[in-house]
Amino acid sequence: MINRVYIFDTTLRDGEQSPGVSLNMSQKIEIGKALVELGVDVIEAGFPISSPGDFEGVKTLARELKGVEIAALARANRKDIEVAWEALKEAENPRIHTFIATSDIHLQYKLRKSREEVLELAEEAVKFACEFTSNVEFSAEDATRSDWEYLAEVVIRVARAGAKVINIPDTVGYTVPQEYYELIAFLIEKLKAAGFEESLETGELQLSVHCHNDLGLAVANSLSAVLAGARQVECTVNGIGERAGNAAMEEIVMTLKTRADFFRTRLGEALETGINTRKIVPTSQLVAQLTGMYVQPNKAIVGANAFAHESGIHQHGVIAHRLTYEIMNREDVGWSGSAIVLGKHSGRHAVDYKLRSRGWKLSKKALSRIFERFRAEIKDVLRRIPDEYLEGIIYDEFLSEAYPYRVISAQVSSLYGTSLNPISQVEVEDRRVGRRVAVAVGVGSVDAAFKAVAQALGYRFGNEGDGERLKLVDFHIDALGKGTEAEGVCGVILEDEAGRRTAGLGRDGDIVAAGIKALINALNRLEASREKESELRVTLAKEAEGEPSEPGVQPMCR
Ligand SMILES: CC(=O)SCCNC(=O)CCNC(=O)[C@H](O)C(C)(C)COP(=O)(O)OP(=O)(O)OC[C@H]1O[C@@H](n2cnc3c(N)ncnc32)[C@H](O)[C@@H]1OP(=O)(O)O
Ligand SMILES: CC(C)C(=O)C(=O)O
Ligand SMILES: [Mg+2]
Repeated sequence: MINRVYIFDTTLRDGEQSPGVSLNMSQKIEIGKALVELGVDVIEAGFPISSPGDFEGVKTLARELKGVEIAALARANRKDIEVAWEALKEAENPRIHTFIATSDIHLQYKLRKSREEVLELAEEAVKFACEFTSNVEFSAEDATRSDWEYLAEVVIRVARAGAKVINIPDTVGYTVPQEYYELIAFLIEKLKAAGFEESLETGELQLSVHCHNDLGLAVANSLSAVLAGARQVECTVNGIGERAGNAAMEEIVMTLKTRADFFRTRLGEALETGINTRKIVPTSQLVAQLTGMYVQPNKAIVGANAFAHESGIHQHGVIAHRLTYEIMNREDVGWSGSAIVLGKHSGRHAVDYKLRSRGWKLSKKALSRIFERFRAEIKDVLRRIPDEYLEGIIYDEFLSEAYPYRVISAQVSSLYGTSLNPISQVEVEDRRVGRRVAVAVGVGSVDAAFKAVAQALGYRFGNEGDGERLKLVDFHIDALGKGTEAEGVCGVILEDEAGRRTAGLGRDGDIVAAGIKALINALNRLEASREKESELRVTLAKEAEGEPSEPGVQPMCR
Protein backbone atom coordinates (compact mmCIF):
# COMPACT_ATOMS: atom_id res chain seq x y z
CA MET A 1 0.00 0.00 0.00
CA ILE A 2 1.21 3.54 -0.74
CA ASN A 3 3.02 5.37 2.06
CA ARG A 4 1.53 8.77 1.28
CA VAL A 5 -1.35 10.16 3.33
CA TYR A 6 -3.34 12.66 1.29
CA ILE A 7 -4.55 15.71 3.15
CA PHE A 8 -8.05 16.72 2.10
CA ASP A 9 -8.67 20.08 3.68
CA THR A 10 -12.29 20.96 4.34
CA THR A 11 -11.73 24.20 6.27
CA LEU A 12 -13.67 26.12 3.63
CA ARG A 13 -16.61 23.67 3.59
CA ASP A 14 -17.05 21.73 6.85
CA GLY A 15 -14.95 24.32 8.71
CA GLU A 16 -17.23 27.08 7.48
CA GLN A 17 -20.19 25.04 8.79
CA SER A 18 -19.04 26.02 12.30
CA PRO A 19 -21.89 27.96 13.87
CA GLY A 20 -21.25 31.68 13.49
CA VAL A 21 -18.63 31.41 10.74
CA SER A 22 -19.22 33.02 7.37
CA LEU A 23 -16.36 33.81 5.04
CA ASN A 24 -16.61 36.34 2.24
CA MET A 25 -14.99 35.84 -1.12
CA SER A 26 -11.72 37.61 -0.42
CA GLN A 27 -11.34 35.71 2.87
CA LYS A 28 -11.93 32.40 1.06
CA ILE A 29 -9.31 33.29 -1.50
CA GLU A 30 -6.83 34.28 1.19
CA ILE A 31 -7.34 31.01 3.06
CA GLY A 32 -7.30 29.03 -0.20
CA LYS A 33 -3.93 30.51 -1.15
CA ALA A 34 -2.55 29.79 2.30
CA LEU A 35 -3.71 26.17 2.02
CA VAL A 36 -1.90 25.81 -1.29
CA GLU A 37 1.27 27.19 0.30
CA LEU A 38 0.79 24.81 3.19
CA GLY A 39 0.78 21.94 0.71
CA VAL A 40 -2.63 20.30 1.18
CA ASP A 41 -3.57 17.87 -1.60
CA VAL A 42 -7.25 18.70 -1.92
CA ILE A 43 -9.20 21.81 -0.96
CA GLU A 44 -12.90 21.27 -0.48
CA ALA A 45 -13.98 24.75 -1.51
CA GLY A 46 -17.70 24.57 -0.72
CA PHE A 47 -21.14 23.15 -1.43
CA PRO A 48 -22.18 25.01 -4.61
CA ILE A 49 -25.92 24.22 -4.56
CA SER A 50 -26.28 25.65 -1.07
CA SER A 51 -26.08 29.35 -2.00
CA PRO A 52 -24.95 31.72 -4.76
CA GLY A 53 -22.07 32.76 -2.46
CA ASP A 54 -20.88 29.18 -2.11
CA PHE A 55 -21.21 28.64 -5.85
CA GLU A 56 -19.16 31.75 -6.60
CA GLY A 57 -16.64 30.80 -3.91
CA VAL A 58 -16.02 27.39 -5.47
CA LYS A 59 -15.94 28.86 -8.97
CA THR A 60 -13.41 31.53 -8.03
CA LEU A 61 -11.14 29.17 -6.11
CA ALA A 62 -11.37 26.62 -8.93
CA ARG A 63 -10.20 29.27 -11.36
CA GLU A 64 -7.54 30.91 -9.18
CA LEU A 65 -5.82 28.13 -7.26
CA LYS A 66 -3.23 26.07 -9.07
CA GLY A 67 -1.29 22.99 -8.06
CA VAL A 68 -4.05 21.58 -5.89
CA GLU A 69 -7.24 19.56 -6.40
CA ILE A 70 -10.44 21.50 -5.82
CA ALA A 71 -13.43 19.54 -4.53
CA ALA A 72 -17.06 20.57 -4.27
CA LEU A 73 -19.79 18.84 -2.31
CA ALA A 74 -23.04 17.59 -3.84
CA ARG A 75 -25.90 15.54 -2.48
CA ALA A 76 -26.70 12.36 -4.33
CA ASN A 77 -28.90 13.98 -6.95
CA ARG A 78 -28.39 15.22 -10.50
CA LYS A 79 -29.06 18.89 -9.82
CA ASP A 80 -26.48 19.16 -7.01
CA ILE A 81 -23.91 17.34 -9.13
CA GLU A 82 -24.55 19.50 -12.21
CA VAL A 83 -24.24 22.68 -10.16
CA ALA A 84 -21.09 21.38 -8.44
CA TRP A 85 -19.55 20.68 -11.83
CA GLU A 86 -20.58 24.07 -13.17
CA ALA A 87 -18.69 25.67 -10.27
CA LEU A 88 -15.71 23.33 -10.57
CA LYS A 89 -15.14 22.94 -14.25
CA GLU A 90 -12.41 25.55 -14.67
CA ALA A 91 -10.24 23.95 -12.00
CA GLU A 92 -6.89 22.47 -12.98
CA ASN A 93 -7.87 19.29 -11.17
CA PRO A 94 -11.56 19.22 -10.15
CA ARG A 95 -13.17 16.63 -7.89
CA ILE A 96 -16.89 16.04 -7.43
CA HIS A 97 -17.63 14.90 -3.90
CA THR A 98 -21.06 13.35 -3.67
CA PHE A 99 -22.57 11.84 -0.55
CA ILE A 100 -25.56 10.15 1.00
CA ALA A 101 -26.19 8.77 4.45
CA THR A 102 -26.10 5.02 5.02
CA SER A 103 -27.15 4.60 8.66
CA ASP A 104 -30.63 3.31 9.41
CA ILE A 105 -31.22 6.32 11.67
CA HIS A 106 -30.63 8.70 8.76
CA LEU A 107 -32.49 6.52 6.27
CA GLN A 108 -35.56 6.18 8.45
CA TYR A 109 -35.91 9.67 9.94
CA LYS A 110 -34.15 11.99 7.52
CA LEU A 111 -34.13 10.53 4.03
CA ARG A 112 -37.22 8.33 4.47
CA LYS A 113 -35.74 5.83 2.09
CA SER A 114 -35.03 2.11 2.12
CA ARG A 115 -31.52 0.69 2.08
CA GLU A 116 -32.08 -0.47 -1.51
CA GLU A 117 -33.15 3.03 -2.60
CA VAL A 118 -30.09 4.63 -1.04
CA LEU A 119 -27.83 2.01 -2.61
CA GLU A 120 -29.24 2.93 -5.99
CA LEU A 121 -29.04 6.69 -5.39
CA ALA A 122 -25.41 6.35 -4.36
CA GLU A 123 -24.54 4.32 -7.43
CA GLU A 124 -26.45 6.63 -9.78
CA ALA A 125 -24.86 9.73 -8.25
CA VAL A 126 -21.34 8.39 -8.75
CA LYS A 127 -22.09 7.26 -12.31
CA PHE A 128 -23.59 10.65 -13.12
CA ALA A 129 -20.63 12.51 -11.58
CA CYS A 130 -18.25 10.33 -13.62
CA GLU A 131 -19.86 11.73 -16.76
CA PHE A 132 -18.16 15.05 -15.88
CA THR A 133 -14.87 13.86 -14.42
CA SER A 134 -13.07 10.68 -13.50
CA ASN A 135 -12.12 12.33 -10.19
CA VAL A 136 -15.14 11.41 -8.07
CA GLU A 137 -15.32 10.94 -4.32
CA PHE A 138 -18.23 9.32 -2.54
CA SER A 139 -19.01 9.72 1.18
CA ALA A 140 -21.25 7.38 3.14
CA GLU A 141 -22.55 9.90 5.66
CA ASP A 142 -22.89 8.54 9.21
CA ALA A 143 -20.91 5.47 8.15
CA THR A 144 -19.85 4.63 11.68
CA ARG A 145 -23.46 4.13 12.80
CA SER A 146 -24.32 2.13 9.69
CA ASP A 147 -24.73 -1.62 9.46
CA TRP A 148 -21.28 -2.85 8.42
CA GLU A 149 -22.46 -5.38 5.84
CA TYR A 150 -24.77 -2.83 4.24
CA LEU A 151 -22.03 -0.20 4.30
CA ALA A 152 -19.68 -2.63 2.55
CA GLU A 153 -22.32 -3.22 -0.12
CA VAL A 154 -22.57 0.55 -0.72
CA VAL A 155 -18.79 0.91 -0.79
CA ILE A 156 -18.37 -1.86 -3.37
CA ARG A 157 -21.24 -0.51 -5.52
CA VAL A 158 -19.77 3.02 -5.66
CA ALA A 159 -16.29 1.64 -6.34
CA ARG A 160 -17.70 -0.30 -9.28
CA ALA A 161 -19.56 2.83 -10.39
CA GLY A 162 -16.24 4.67 -10.67
CA ALA A 163 -15.56 6.44 -7.35
CA LYS A 164 -11.81 6.91 -6.89
CA VAL A 165 -12.01 7.91 -3.25
CA ILE A 166 -14.51 6.42 -0.83
CA ASN A 167 -14.93 8.29 2.38
CA ILE A 168 -16.14 6.63 5.58
CA PRO A 169 -17.16 9.57 7.75
CA ASP A 170 -17.65 9.48 11.48
CA THR A 171 -20.23 12.20 10.96
CA VAL A 172 -21.33 12.50 14.57
CA GLY A 173 -18.01 11.72 16.27
CA TYR A 174 -19.34 8.45 17.65
CA THR A 175 -16.67 5.87 16.98
CA VAL A 176 -13.58 5.01 19.03
CA PRO A 177 -10.11 4.25 17.64
CA GLN A 178 -10.16 0.45 17.91
CA GLU A 179 -13.65 0.15 16.43
CA TYR A 180 -12.81 2.52 13.58
CA TYR A 181 -9.63 0.58 12.85
CA GLU A 182 -11.68 -2.59 12.60
CA LEU A 183 -14.28 -0.95 10.37
CA ILE A 184 -11.69 0.34 7.90
CA ALA A 185 -9.84 -3.00 7.92
CA PHE A 186 -13.19 -4.79 7.35
CA LEU A 187 -14.06 -2.55 4.37
CA ILE A 188 -10.60 -2.99 2.85
CA GLU A 189 -10.99 -6.78 3.08
CA LYS A 190 -14.42 -6.54 1.43
CA LEU A 191 -13.03 -4.37 -1.36
CA LYS A 192 -10.13 -6.74 -1.90
CA ALA A 193 -12.52 -9.68 -2.08
CA ALA A 194 -14.55 -7.72 -4.64
CA GLY A 195 -11.51 -7.40 -6.92
CA PHE A 196 -10.07 -4.02 -5.82
CA GLU A 197 -6.88 -5.34 -4.22
CA GLU A 198 -4.56 -3.94 -6.86
CA SER A 199 -6.27 -0.52 -7.03
CA LEU A 200 -5.97 -0.22 -3.27
CA GLU A 201 -2.30 -1.23 -3.41
CA THR A 202 -1.45 1.35 -6.06
CA GLY A 203 -3.60 4.09 -4.55
CA GLU A 204 -5.84 4.25 -7.64
CA LEU A 205 -8.70 3.59 -5.22
CA GLN A 206 -8.45 5.08 -1.76
CA LEU A 207 -10.37 4.87 1.45
CA SER A 208 -10.74 8.20 3.16
CA VAL A 209 -11.69 9.22 6.70
CA HIS A 210 -13.56 12.25 7.93
CA CYS A 211 -13.88 12.41 11.69
CA HIS A 212 -15.81 14.76 13.93
CA ASN A 213 -14.72 15.60 17.43
CA ASP A 214 -17.85 15.15 19.52
CA LEU A 215 -16.00 12.89 21.97
CA GLY A 216 -12.63 14.53 21.45
CA LEU A 217 -11.44 11.54 19.40
CA ALA A 218 -11.37 12.92 15.86
CA VAL A 219 -7.59 12.89 15.51
CA ALA A 220 -7.12 9.57 17.32
CA ASN A 221 -9.81 7.96 15.18
CA SER A 222 -8.33 9.35 11.95
CA LEU A 223 -4.87 8.02 12.81
CA SER A 224 -6.29 4.65 13.76
CA ALA A 225 -7.97 4.48 10.35
CA VAL A 226 -4.67 5.36 8.69
CA LEU A 227 -3.04 2.42 10.48
CA ALA A 228 -5.80 0.22 9.10
CA GLY A 229 -5.12 1.41 5.54
CA ALA A 230 -7.00 4.65 4.89
CA ARG A 231 -4.82 6.98 2.81
CA GLN A 232 -6.82 10.18 2.69
CA VAL A 233 -7.60 12.18 5.82
CA GLU A 234 -10.23 14.89 5.74
CA CYS A 235 -9.49 17.58 8.26
CA THR A 236 -9.55 21.30 8.96
CA VAL A 237 -7.08 23.90 10.16
CA ASN A 238 -7.43 24.31 13.95
CA GLY A 239 -10.03 21.51 13.90
CA ILE A 240 -12.89 23.90 13.20
CA GLY A 241 -16.12 22.48 11.81
CA GLU A 242 -19.66 21.37 12.51
CA ARG A 243 -20.41 21.20 16.31
CA ALA A 244 -17.21 20.16 18.16
CA GLY A 245 -15.31 20.38 14.89
CA ASN A 246 -13.34 18.09 12.60
CA ALA A 247 -10.00 16.38 13.02
CA ALA A 248 -7.32 19.06 13.32
CA MET A 249 -5.00 18.98 10.31
CA GLU A 250 -1.97 20.14 12.28
CA GLU A 251 -2.35 17.35 14.83
CA ILE A 252 -2.67 14.65 12.16
CA VAL A 253 0.33 15.90 10.22
CA MET A 254 2.57 16.41 13.23
CA THR A 255 1.69 13.03 14.72
CA LEU A 256 2.63 11.29 11.47
CA LYS A 257 5.88 13.25 11.41
CA THR A 258 6.81 13.11 15.09
CA ARG A 259 5.91 9.42 15.51
CA ALA A 260 7.21 8.28 12.14
CA ASP A 261 9.07 5.61 14.11
CA PHE A 262 5.80 4.11 15.37
CA PHE A 263 4.16 4.07 11.93
CA ARG A 264 7.33 2.60 10.44
CA THR A 265 7.32 -0.19 13.00
CA ARG A 266 3.64 -0.94 12.44
CA LEU A 267 3.47 -0.54 8.67
CA GLY A 268 7.01 -1.25 7.55
CA GLU A 269 7.49 2.35 6.43
CA ALA A 270 6.74 5.83 7.68
CA LEU A 271 3.82 7.75 6.23
CA GLU A 272 4.37 11.04 4.46
CA THR A 273 2.21 14.04 3.74
CA GLY A 274 2.92 16.92 1.39
CA ILE A 275 2.55 19.51 4.14
CA ASN A 276 5.19 22.19 4.64
CA THR A 277 4.95 22.10 8.41
CA ARG A 278 6.58 25.51 8.82
CA LYS A 279 3.44 27.05 7.38
CA ILE A 280 1.19 25.46 10.01
CA VAL A 281 1.20 28.25 12.59
CA PRO A 282 0.81 31.14 10.11
CA THR A 283 -2.09 29.31 8.43
CA SER A 284 -3.68 28.57 11.80
CA GLN A 285 -3.45 32.23 12.76
CA LEU A 286 -4.92 33.36 9.47
CA VAL A 287 -7.87 30.97 9.79
CA ALA A 288 -8.47 31.99 13.41
CA GLN A 289 -8.43 35.65 12.49
CA LEU A 290 -10.71 35.36 9.45
CA THR A 291 -13.22 32.96 10.99
CA GLY A 292 -13.24 34.53 14.46
CA MET A 293 -12.76 31.01 15.88
CA TYR A 294 -9.87 31.74 18.22
CA VAL A 295 -7.55 28.96 19.26
CA GLN A 296 -7.47 27.97 22.92
CA PRO A 297 -4.00 28.61 24.42
CA ASN A 298 -3.45 24.95 25.28
CA LYS A 299 -4.44 23.65 21.84
CA ALA A 300 -1.86 21.18 20.51
CA ILE A 301 0.67 22.56 18.01
CA VAL A 302 -0.99 25.93 17.33
CA GLY A 303 -2.10 27.13 20.79
CA ALA A 304 -0.10 30.01 22.27
CA ASN A 305 1.10 27.73 25.10
CA ALA A 306 1.79 24.66 22.96
CA PHE A 307 5.55 25.19 23.10
CA ALA A 308 5.83 27.58 26.04
CA HIS A 309 7.61 26.59 29.25
CA GLU A 310 6.76 28.63 32.32
CA SER A 311 7.61 26.43 35.26
CA GLY A 312 11.11 26.46 36.65
CA ILE A 313 11.90 22.73 36.54
CA HIS A 314 10.79 22.45 32.92
CA GLN A 315 12.60 25.64 31.99
CA HIS A 316 15.80 24.34 33.54
CA GLY A 317 15.42 21.08 31.59
CA VAL A 318 14.70 22.79 28.28
CA ILE A 319 17.56 25.26 28.72
CA ALA A 320 19.90 22.32 29.34
CA HIS A 321 18.50 20.35 26.41
CA ARG A 322 15.19 21.03 24.70
CA LEU A 323 14.48 17.31 24.25
CA THR A 324 13.85 17.04 27.99
CA TYR A 325 10.40 18.57 27.56
CA GLU A 326 9.85 19.05 23.82
CA ILE A 327 8.83 16.32 21.39
CA MET A 328 8.74 18.66 18.41
CA ASN A 329 10.82 21.59 17.31
CA ARG A 330 8.71 24.74 17.55
CA GLU A 331 10.33 26.21 14.45
CA ASP A 332 9.29 23.15 12.44
CA VAL A 333 5.66 24.20 12.80
CA GLY A 334 6.28 27.88 12.25
CA TRP A 335 6.64 29.33 15.73
CA SER A 336 9.29 31.95 16.34
CA GLY A 337 10.47 33.70 19.49
CA SER A 338 11.50 32.19 22.78
CA ALA A 339 9.99 29.05 24.29
CA ILE A 340 10.87 30.21 27.78
CA VAL A 341 8.08 32.33 29.21
CA LEU A 342 8.55 34.10 32.51
CA GLY A 343 5.72 33.70 34.99
CA LYS A 344 4.68 32.77 38.48
CA HIS A 345 6.38 29.37 38.38
CA SER A 346 9.68 30.42 36.82
CA GLY A 347 13.01 29.74 38.51
CA ARG A 348 16.53 31.06 38.66
CA HIS A 349 17.78 29.21 35.56
CA ALA A 350 15.09 30.83 33.43
CA VAL A 351 15.86 34.29 34.75
CA ASP A 352 19.56 33.75 34.09
CA TYR A 353 18.81 32.39 30.61
CA LYS A 354 16.57 35.33 29.73
CA LEU A 355 19.12 37.87 30.91
CA ARG A 356 21.93 36.15 29.04
CA SER A 357 19.87 36.05 25.86
CA ARG A 358 19.46 39.82 26.26
CA GLY A 359 23.20 40.25 26.57
CA TRP A 360 23.57 40.47 30.36
CA LYS A 361 26.27 38.49 32.14
CA LEU A 362 25.68 38.32 35.87
CA SER A 363 27.69 36.81 38.70
CA LYS A 364 25.89 34.31 40.94
CA LYS A 365 25.58 36.98 43.61
CA ALA A 366 24.08 39.54 41.23
CA LEU A 367 21.74 36.94 39.77
CA SER A 368 20.56 36.04 43.28
CA ARG A 369 19.74 39.66 44.00
CA ILE A 370 17.77 39.96 40.75
CA PHE A 371 16.01 36.66 41.28
CA GLU A 372 14.96 37.55 44.83
CA ARG A 373 13.44 40.80 43.64
CA PHE A 374 11.78 38.98 40.76
CA ARG A 375 10.30 36.53 43.26
CA ALA A 376 9.21 39.21 45.72
CA GLU A 377 8.00 41.93 43.38
CA ILE A 378 6.80 40.39 40.15
CA LYS A 379 6.11 36.66 40.26
CA ASP A 380 2.76 36.87 42.03
CA VAL A 381 1.76 40.17 40.50
CA LEU A 382 1.88 39.65 36.72
CA ARG A 383 0.34 36.63 35.04
CA ARG A 384 2.73 36.77 32.07
CA ILE A 385 5.98 38.62 32.44
CA PRO A 386 7.45 40.23 29.32
CA ASP A 387 11.26 40.16 29.37
CA GLU A 388 11.42 43.94 29.75
CA TYR A 389 10.21 43.64 33.36
CA LEU A 390 13.21 41.50 34.20
CA GLU A 391 15.57 44.12 32.87
CA GLY A 392 13.61 46.69 34.88
CA ILE A 393 14.64 44.86 38.05
CA ILE A 394 18.29 45.22 37.11
CA TYR A 395 17.81 48.95 36.72
CA ASP A 396 15.97 49.18 40.07
CA GLU A 397 18.72 47.18 41.77
CA PHE A 398 21.75 48.92 40.32
CA LEU A 399 20.68 52.23 38.80
CA SER A 400 17.94 53.61 41.03
CA GLU A 401 20.22 56.39 42.25
CA ALA A 402 20.14 57.74 38.71
CA TYR A 403 16.34 57.83 38.58
CA PRO A 404 15.42 61.48 37.98
CA TYR A 405 11.65 61.58 38.43
CA ARG A 406 9.24 61.72 41.34
CA VAL A 407 5.52 62.44 41.46
CA ILE A 408 4.67 64.95 44.13
CA SER A 409 0.92 65.02 43.70
CA ALA A 410 -1.70 64.24 41.13
CA GLN A 411 -5.39 64.74 40.84
CA VAL A 412 -7.77 63.41 38.25
CA SER A 413 -11.41 64.18 37.60
CA SER A 414 -13.50 61.13 36.94
CA LEU A 415 -16.75 61.81 35.12
CA TYR A 416 -20.00 60.00 34.50
CA GLY A 417 -23.12 61.13 32.68
CA THR A 418 -21.52 64.11 30.94
CA SER A 419 -20.00 64.77 27.56
CA LEU A 420 -17.02 66.51 29.21
CA ASN A 421 -13.65 64.75 29.27
CA PRO A 422 -11.67 63.91 32.41
CA ILE A 423 -8.89 66.33 33.38
CA SER A 424 -5.71 65.61 35.29
CA GLN A 425 -3.30 67.98 37.01
CA VAL A 426 0.06 66.67 38.18
CA GLU A 427 3.07 68.08 39.97
CA VAL A 428 6.28 66.17 39.31
CA GLU A 429 9.93 66.66 40.05
CA ASP A 430 12.79 66.13 37.64
CA ARG A 431 15.76 66.41 39.97
CA ARG A 432 17.90 67.77 37.12
CA VAL A 433 15.59 70.75 36.47
CA GLY A 434 13.18 71.08 39.38
CA ARG A 435 9.41 70.94 39.81
CA ARG A 436 6.93 71.05 36.96
CA VAL A 437 3.14 71.22 36.83
CA ALA A 438 0.99 70.17 33.87
CA VAL A 439 -2.70 69.79 33.09
CA ALA A 440 -4.13 67.51 30.43
CA VAL A 441 -7.46 66.27 29.14
CA GLY A 442 -7.92 62.60 28.27
CA VAL A 443 -10.41 60.09 26.99
CA GLY A 444 -10.49 58.55 30.45
CA SER A 445 -8.88 59.23 33.83
CA VAL A 446 -5.77 57.13 33.15
CA ASP A 447 -5.32 58.70 29.73
CA ALA A 448 -5.58 62.21 31.22
CA ALA A 449 -3.07 61.36 33.98
CA PHE A 450 -0.58 59.78 31.55
CA LYS A 451 -0.77 62.79 29.23
CA ALA A 452 -0.27 65.21 32.12
CA VAL A 453 2.78 63.31 33.45
CA ALA A 454 4.27 63.02 29.98
CA GLN A 455 3.75 66.72 29.28
CA ALA A 456 5.25 67.78 32.62
CA LEU A 457 8.40 65.75 31.95
CA GLY A 458 8.90 66.76 28.32
CA TYR A 459 7.42 63.72 26.56
CA ARG A 460 4.27 63.10 24.58
CA PHE A 461 2.13 60.15 23.57
CA GLY A 462 0.83 60.37 20.00
CA ASN A 463 1.14 63.28 17.62
CA GLU A 464 -0.22 66.09 19.76
CA GLY A 465 1.94 68.42 21.83
CA ASP A 466 5.67 68.91 22.16
CA GLY A 467 8.38 66.75 23.58
CA GLU A 468 9.94 63.42 22.81
CA ARG A 469 7.44 60.98 21.41
CA LEU A 470 6.86 57.75 23.33
CA LYS A 471 4.91 54.70 22.30
CA LEU A 472 2.85 52.82 24.86
CA VAL A 473 3.63 49.29 23.68
CA ASP A 474 1.74 47.55 26.46
CA PHE A 475 -0.64 48.69 29.13
CA HIS A 476 -2.62 46.53 31.45
CA ILE A 477 -4.49 46.78 34.70
CA ASP A 478 -5.30 43.95 37.06
CA ALA A 479 -6.68 43.53 40.57
CA LEU A 480 -4.69 41.78 43.29
CA GLY A 481 -7.55 40.25 45.21
CA LYS A 482 -11.30 40.47 45.09
CA GLY A 483 -13.84 43.23 45.59
CA THR A 484 -13.71 47.00 45.21
CA GLU A 485 -11.05 47.34 47.91
CA ALA A 486 -8.56 45.11 46.10
CA GLU A 487 -5.19 46.61 45.34
CA GLY A 488 -4.76 47.55 41.70
CA VAL A 489 -1.67 46.76 39.70
CA CYS A 490 -0.71 48.45 36.48
CA GLY A 491 2.02 47.44 34.05
CA VAL A 492 3.29 49.54 31.15
CA ILE A 493 5.94 49.07 28.50
CA LEU A 494 7.22 52.20 26.77
CA GLU A 495 9.29 52.54 23.64
CA ASP A 496 11.28 55.65 22.82
CA GLU A 497 12.06 56.97 19.37
CA ALA A 498 15.28 54.95 19.21
CA GLY A 499 13.40 51.72 19.93
CA ARG A 500 14.58 51.33 23.55
CA ARG A 501 11.91 49.62 25.61
CA THR A 502 11.39 49.80 29.34
CA ALA A 503 8.68 48.37 31.53
CA GLY A 504 7.19 49.87 34.68
CA LEU A 505 5.01 48.49 37.41
CA GLY A 506 2.79 50.30 39.91
CA ARG A 507 0.55 49.13 42.76
CA ASP A 508 -1.99 51.17 44.64
CA GLY A 509 -5.49 51.02 46.12
CA ASP A 510 -6.41 53.61 43.49
CA ILE A 511 -6.05 52.26 39.98
CA VAL A 512 -5.18 55.67 38.46
CA ALA A 513 -2.44 56.10 41.07
CA ALA A 514 -1.16 52.59 40.21
CA GLY A 515 -1.02 53.72 36.57
CA ILE A 516 0.91 56.91 37.41
CA LYS A 517 3.40 54.90 39.51
CA ALA A 518 3.90 52.43 36.65
CA LEU A 519 4.50 55.23 34.18
CA ILE A 520 7.01 57.02 36.42
CA ASN A 521 8.76 53.71 37.09
CA ALA A 522 9.09 53.06 33.34
CA LEU A 523 10.28 56.63 32.64
CA ASN A 524 12.88 56.47 35.41
CA ARG A 525 14.16 53.19 34.06
CA LEU A 526 14.24 54.66 30.55
CA GLU A 527 16.28 57.70 31.57
CA ALA A 528 18.70 55.78 33.78
CA SER A 529 19.24 53.02 31.24
CA ARG A 530 19.94 55.50 28.46
CA GLU A 531 22.62 57.08 30.56
CA LYS A 532 24.18 54.17 32.38
CA GLU A 533 23.21 50.82 30.89
CA SER A 534 26.31 50.22 28.75
CA GLU A 535 28.56 50.95 31.70
CA LEU A 536 26.49 48.70 33.98
CA ARG A 537 26.63 45.78 31.55
CA VAL A 538 30.43 45.99 31.51
CA THR A 539 30.69 46.24 35.31
CA LEU A 540 28.40 43.26 35.86
CA ALA A 541 30.13 41.18 33.18
CA LYS A 542 33.52 41.84 34.80
CA GLU A 543 32.13 40.71 38.13
CA ALA A 544 30.85 37.53 36.49
CA GLU A 545 34.10 36.77 34.69
CA GLY A 546 36.06 33.85 36.00
CA GLU A 547 33.05 32.15 37.60
CA PRO A 548 32.85 28.52 36.37
CA SER A 549 29.69 27.70 34.43
CA GLU A 550 27.45 24.99 35.87
CA PRO A 551 28.68 21.50 34.97
CA GLY A 552 26.64 19.69 32.37
CA VAL A 553 24.48 22.65 31.42
CA GLN A 554 24.84 23.42 27.74
CA PRO A 555 22.18 25.96 26.82
CA MET A 556 20.34 24.47 23.85
CA CYS A 557 17.12 26.38 24.01
CA ARG A 558 16.23 28.97 21.48
C1 LIG B 1 -22.63 15.91 7.19
C2 LIG B 1 -22.57 17.15 6.42
O1 LIG B 1 -21.82 18.00 6.74
S1 LIG B 1 -23.60 17.31 5.11
C3 LIG B 1 -23.41 18.94 4.55
C4 LIG B 1 -24.15 19.86 5.42
N1 LIG B 1 -24.07 21.20 4.93
C5 LIG B 1 -25.13 21.94 4.74
O2 LIG B 1 -26.25 21.51 4.89
C6 LIG B 1 -24.87 23.37 4.42
C7 LIG B 1 -25.65 23.88 3.24
N2 LIG B 1 -27.01 23.46 3.18
C8 LIG B 1 -28.00 24.22 2.63
O3 LIG B 1 -27.78 25.35 2.24
C9 LIG B 1 -29.32 23.58 2.46
O4 LIG B 1 -29.51 22.58 3.43
C10 LIG B 1 -29.48 23.01 1.04
C11 LIG B 1 -29.47 24.15 0.04
C12 LIG B 1 -28.35 22.05 0.71
C13 LIG B 1 -30.80 22.27 0.91
O5 LIG B 1 -31.79 23.12 1.34
P1 LIG B 1 -33.35 22.70 1.26
O6 LIG B 1 -33.66 22.29 -0.12
O7 LIG B 1 -34.09 23.82 1.83
O8 LIG B 1 -33.47 21.39 2.13
P2 LIG B 1 -33.19 21.14 3.67
O9 LIG B 1 -31.80 21.59 3.97
O10 LIG B 1 -34.26 21.71 4.53
O11 LIG B 1 -33.29 19.56 3.74
C14 LIG B 1 -32.35 18.74 3.12
C15 LIG B 1 -32.97 17.98 1.97
O12 LIG B 1 -31.91 17.26 1.31
C16 LIG B 1 -32.14 15.85 1.39
N3 LIG B 1 -30.84 15.24 1.53
C17 LIG B 1 -30.01 15.35 2.56
N4 LIG B 1 -28.87 14.75 2.28
C18 LIG B 1 -28.99 14.25 1.03
C19 LIG B 1 -28.11 13.54 0.22
N5 LIG B 1 -26.90 13.27 0.63
N6 LIG B 1 -28.53 13.17 -0.99
C20 LIG B 1 -29.76 13.47 -1.42
N7 LIG B 1 -30.63 14.17 -0.67
C21 LIG B 1 -30.25 14.54 0.55
C22 LIG B 1 -33.03 15.69 2.60
O13 LIG B 1 -33.72 14.49 2.59
C23 LIG B 1 -33.93 16.90 2.42
O14 LIG B 1 -34.80 16.58 1.34
P3 LIG B 1 -36.34 17.10 1.29
O15 LIG B 1 -36.26 18.57 1.10
O16 LIG B 1 -36.86 16.39 0.09
O17 LIG B 1 -36.95 16.68 2.56
C1 LIG C 1 -20.36 15.39 3.84
C2 LIG C 1 -19.66 14.52 4.79
C3 LIG C 1 -18.33 14.09 4.29
C4 LIG C 1 -19.51 15.14 6.12
O1 LIG C 1 -19.14 16.29 6.27
C5 LIG C 1 -19.72 14.28 7.28
O2 LIG C 1 -20.21 13.16 7.14
O3 LIG C 1 -19.39 14.74 8.40
MG1 LIG D 1 -18.41 16.61 8.31
